[in-house]
Amino acid sequence: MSTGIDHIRIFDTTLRDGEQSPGCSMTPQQKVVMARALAELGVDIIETGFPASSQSDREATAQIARELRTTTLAVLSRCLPSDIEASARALEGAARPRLHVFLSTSPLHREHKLRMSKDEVLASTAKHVAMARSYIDDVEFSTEDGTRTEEDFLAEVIAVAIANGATTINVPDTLGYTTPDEIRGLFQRLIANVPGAKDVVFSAHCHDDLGLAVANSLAAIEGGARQVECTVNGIGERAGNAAVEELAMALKVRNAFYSLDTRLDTRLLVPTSQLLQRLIGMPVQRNKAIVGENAFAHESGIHQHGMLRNRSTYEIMNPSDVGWPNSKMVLGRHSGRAAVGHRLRALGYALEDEQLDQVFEQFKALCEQQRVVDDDDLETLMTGGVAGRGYRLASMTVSDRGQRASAQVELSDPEGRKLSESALGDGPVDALFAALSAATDVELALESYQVHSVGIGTDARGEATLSVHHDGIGYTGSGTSRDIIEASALAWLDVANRILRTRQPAKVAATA
Ligand SMILES: CC(=O)SCCNC(=O)CCNC(=O)[C@H](O)C(C)(C)COP(=O)(O)OP(=O)(O)OC[C@H]1O[C@@H](n2cnc3c(N)ncnc32)[C@H](O)[C@@H]1OP(=O)(O)O
Ligand SMILES: CC(C)C(=O)C(=O)O
Ligand SMILES: [Mg+2]
Repeated sequence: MSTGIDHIRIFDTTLRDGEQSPGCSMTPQQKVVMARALAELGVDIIETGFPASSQSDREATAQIARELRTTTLAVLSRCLPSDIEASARALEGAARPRLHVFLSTSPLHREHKLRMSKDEVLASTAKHVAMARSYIDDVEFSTEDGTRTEEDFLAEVIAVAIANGATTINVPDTLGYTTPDEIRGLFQRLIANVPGAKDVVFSAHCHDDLGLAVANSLAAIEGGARQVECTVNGIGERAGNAAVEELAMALKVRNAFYSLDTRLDTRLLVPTSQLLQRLIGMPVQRNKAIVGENAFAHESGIHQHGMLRNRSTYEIMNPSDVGWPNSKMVLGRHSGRAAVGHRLRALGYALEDEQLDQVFEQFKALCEQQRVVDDDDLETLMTGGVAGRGYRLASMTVSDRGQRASAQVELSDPEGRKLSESALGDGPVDALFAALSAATDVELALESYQVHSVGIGTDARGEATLSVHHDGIGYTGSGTSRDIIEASALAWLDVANRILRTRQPAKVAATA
């Protein structure tokens, strides 16, 4: 251990390394909103940007500095006097400022990027760390590409940085190249052998090129790092940085092993992740650890059965500890009787085994037609309605050549009768939905409409998902086709059929 620090410091670089990744840049206003959320989450240090690089970063840093008075604010500078001066100016109003200075140390970077000798790197480190320290007492020095640097030279550079006033030493795995065993050993040896190492905080900054950023950060902690640099949702250069939500929960869930925790209010992890997703318009994948939509969702019958007996059979965390309201039991093709029966009981239907077997068979048949079976579908099964039957698309023609787009649809209604309608609209999808509405007599006020591709190559298909509110109830429907306009029509009809099914009169009373 490098110091007597009793917790792992979270250095959040969402607003610097995170926003460096393509498509993730933020305006100063967006950075201020995000910085407030990070402070509330409880991160120790927020890196707000790279002031020498842009007016936006200078403005964001100054605004955040005016507002956040208890969180340390760091900004990045190259080993250039003009960068350090720009950073010091941007932090002028900050209550707890930190200057973060970096220089590459690896042979590749020295030779090809910086065109500097080892001696020049050592001299530049000494000069610029001392200069930073003349402005501000809290100085972090990073050895860019540290994990691909000759270890004896890395130790020499770090010793020079410490001797010239650095208070935090960050050893980045800039290319996401190292492995847990390697980085653990590296930190152990540096902290044990570099003069002055025990008086500073060692920090790890791991990238995810091999998907090891979090594992490597944890290994660095085992090796003595007491600060880890990470980002919300793991955004950052290329494959990203270590994800703060994953690191924080690994330390919390496996606290008996690490004996060190962060000071984060982990209940804010999901809201903070969702805020960033909205701000930069980049959703996380559903299966993303901690913050993905499926992180606490279960569809498999065997897992659902276990969960119903004891949640810990298939969950190692409590969803509310990270900010989800609860675990989700999704009923679909992989679900079994235990989960279907449980959901039906919650809806007021207590079934004998034989009755459940019967409904379960219908449920499985319905799952062949739709991915997810919701409460309305179960109600329909229980009331004798034919779930899954409804309006079906027979054919459609959409044209976008004139001033307004036009669409013609042919459907079969729930009784199998053919009908056809056409309509105009502001675009092909608008015209299509208007024609479907005319044919079914259902008006849908769309809340969201998303199309994405599923599968690859010649098998790729478009999946459309629609969400609407109708008579105070929320409905979601989806459709898949090789043609995204057709997928949109199928999604629209999926929602319309769900609404129409809820209008069917109940034929069977609840047996509960
Ligand atoms: C690992 C990291 O994440 S490092 C941070 C990376 N972040 C960014 O690059 C985002 C912000 N960057 C920018 O806006 C621009 O790159 C600027 C404004 C900083 C510099 O722009 P330019 O002056 O046009 O330089 P350019 O980006 O083309 O090249 C980088 C220069 O910095 C030098 N450099 C790189 N790292 C360092 C360093 N730590 N210390 C000193 N010089 C450095 C390079 O050698 C190169 O110098 P040269 O122009 O004399 O050849
Ligand atoms: C600037 C440094 C800390 C960095 O982002 C890296 O090396 O990845
Ligand atoms: Mg980085």
